[in-house]
Amino acid sequence: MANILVINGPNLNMLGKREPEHYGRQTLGDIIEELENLADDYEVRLYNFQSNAEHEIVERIQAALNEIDFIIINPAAFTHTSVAIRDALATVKIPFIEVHLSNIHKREAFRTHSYFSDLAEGVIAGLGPIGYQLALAAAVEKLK
Ligand SMILES: O=C(O)[C@]1(O)C[C@H](CCCOc2ccccc2)[C@@H](O)[C@H](O)C1
Repeated sequence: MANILVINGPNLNMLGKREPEHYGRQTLGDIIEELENLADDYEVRLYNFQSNAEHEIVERIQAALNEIDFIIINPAAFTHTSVAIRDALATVKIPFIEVHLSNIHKREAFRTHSYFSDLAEGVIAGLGPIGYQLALAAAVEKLK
């Protein structure tokens, strides 16, 4: 059975509480619950990790080596800053899809650059929570 890890970066634990205009009204728990139900349907194991700390995300990615088959990651603000998380993903060589709730290319200029997109299997941005579900469907397809 395939193991898929979902990683969410800083402040995404605040989803549903602030900035609904950018990120909608679903909480991160709501999003993960929907993914877990989908994972059961796809017969894959889903692991969920959220942290506001860069080093914790780096260490979770390192720990995924030899355990995880695919990563779905919303790096949040680290999208635009973190060479450390980029390097961790490049080192473990686990395929991943980058997800953003908002369309980062329709927002402030600093959000248009990602340290991850060129390494990703694909990028989904601007579709809200369904972006995670689409990423899970794509991951399952790629693992067949
Ligand atoms: O659109 C996305 O998913 C982002 O990754 C979200 C990040 C922000 C996550 C913070 O989310 C919050 C949610 C509710 C309240 C405050 C922040 C942002 O820095 C990226 O540019 C795009």
